[in-house]
Formats: sequence, structure tokens, C-alpha cells
Amino acid sequence: MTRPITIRTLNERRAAGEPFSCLTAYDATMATLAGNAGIEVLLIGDSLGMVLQGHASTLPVTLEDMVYHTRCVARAETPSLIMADLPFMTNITPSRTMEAAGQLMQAGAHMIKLEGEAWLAETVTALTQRGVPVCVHMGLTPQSVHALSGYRVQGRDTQQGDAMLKAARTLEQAGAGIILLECVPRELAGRIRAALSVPVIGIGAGPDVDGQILVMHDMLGATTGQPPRFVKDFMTESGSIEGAFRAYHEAVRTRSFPAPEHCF
Ligand SMILES: Nc1nc(=O)c2c([nH]1)NC[C@@H]1CN(c3ccc(C(=O)N[C@@H](CCC(=O)O)C(=O)O)cc3)CN21
Ligand SMILES: CC(C)C(=O)C(=O)O
Ligand SMILES: [Mg+2]
Repeated sequence: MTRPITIRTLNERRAAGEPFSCLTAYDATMATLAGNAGIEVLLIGDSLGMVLQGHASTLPVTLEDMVYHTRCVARAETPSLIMADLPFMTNITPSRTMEAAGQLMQAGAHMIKLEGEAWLAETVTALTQRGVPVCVHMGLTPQSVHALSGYRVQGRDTQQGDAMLKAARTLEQAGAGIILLECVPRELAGRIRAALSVPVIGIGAGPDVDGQILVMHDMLGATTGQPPRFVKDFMTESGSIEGAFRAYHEAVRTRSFPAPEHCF
């Protein structure tokens, strides 16, 4: 196994201007194949509620579900950094969040991800003080799908965009090690990336960020229904799962993905 990917590795990639690839994974086999293909970060995403469990949103996913899949992925022989999502409503107080994050770390995660804005600052600080690296997921936060009236691009107007940038700065200050931006205009993502010194991962956020992430099923062409605009099927051109993982990793590394048609 090659050297493990750490947060330091991702910071070095950012400093060198070398984009890194991230992908969701929910089981040991796929995690091993993705790691073999060079994918730097594997996320046990609460998207598993939709792609594995068949729910219409991520809201029904429990902490137990996340712990189970994190254990599965963590058994993989892979150098990838393992990140796990905190599911809906496990962030109601800083202490509840820390207990939930503790379970995911003990299941094998190296970092946890939670959805929110500047109001998370206290929680982020408490987690990082206790040795739990944190990624904050901003922009389109799927756990708020009902509050947002659907899966819609966020930060389209200047006021919203400026507020998101300010919140990202606050969260970096609070100790966030990574910021993830979902479905934001390309120009805003680039502005946020430039305002921060930690790595920024994008999904539907354009090419001007440090890392890209997709849901595994989507990039394997296994989306049921209409895929989001930011999705590219790497399976059709590659013909095998490991080939698709390698093609995705290479496309991110060379900045040929995302292309303009994948951006807002
Ligand atoms: N298969 C799958 N892929 C994902 O990327 C994903 C999940 N599931 N489940 C959890 C969330 C939900 N996500 C979504 C779902 C839909 C859109 C979507 O349809 N977006 C519109 C934006 C329209 C607009 O405001 O302009 C699009 O056209 O892409 C985006 C993100 C991302 N996550
Ligand atoms: C789409 C990514 C960023 C995610 O949060 C998930 O898969 O749950
Ligand atoms: Mg998620």
C-alpha cells in the first residue's frame, strides 16, 4: 500500500495547485478499488439513504447506518483518507455532535463532515480541540432540502454569496480543516477558495477549487432518474468499474472535469 493520504497531503496538494479527487464509498470492495485508482478521499456519504436504501432524501439515515457503512469502508485496504457524514439531526447541540462524531471516528473515519453555516463554529472548535478533524459542507446542504424547497443552486445573488464567503471564513477560523461547497456558481466557489487557506472540495461548484467529489453511483452511470447537472458518467467511456475510477481521478487531476457543462 502506498503512503496514506492525510490532511497534510491535501494541504500540500492545495499549495501545489494539484487538484485531488474524492468519491463516496459505502462498502469495502468499492473502497479498495477506488483507493487503487488513486482517489484521495473516500466519503461515507449520507447519500447512502438515497442510493442504497431507496429513500427520497437523506433525512431518514441514522447514526447506526453511518457507523455500519463506515466500518465496512474502514476495513478496505486503501491509502485514501476516510471521511464520514454526520446524519440529519445529530448536530443539535455541540455535545450531541461530539458523541456522534466520536462513534464515526471509532468506526474508522479519519475526519467527519457536517452540514451547516457559521452557527456551527462552536461545534467545529469543540470537535477539533478533541482531535476530530472537521469538513463543513456548505451551499446546497441536502439535509435542509425541505427548508430550501428542493435541490437548488445556492449563493446565486451577491448578498447570499457574500454571506457564504463570510461564513466559510468564520468556520475556517473555528478550526474547519476542509470546506465542501455543493451546487454554487463557479465564480463564487473560486472566490471562497481564494479567501481561505484550507482545501475546498466542490460538487457542482466548478473547477476553481482544490478537490472534486461525486456520488459513486452517479459517476458509474447508475443514477436512477435525471442526474444532476454536475454529474459525469465515467463508466461508458471506461467499460469497467476500476477503469471509471481511474478515468475520474485522471480527469480531476488534469482539470478536464468538471467541464463548463457541469458548472453553474
Ligand atoms: N445520486 C445522488 N447524487 C447526489 O449528488 C446526491 C444524492 N444522490 N443524494 C444526496 C444529495 C442530493 N443532491 C442533489 C440532488 C439533485 C440536485 C439537482 O438536481 N440540482 C439541479 C439544480 C437546479 C438549479 O437550481 O439550477 C441540477 O440541475 O443539477 C443537486 C444535488 C446531491 N446528493
Ligand atoms: C454528495 C456528497 C458531498 C455528500 O454529502 C454525500 O454523498 O452524502
Ligand atoms: Mg452528505
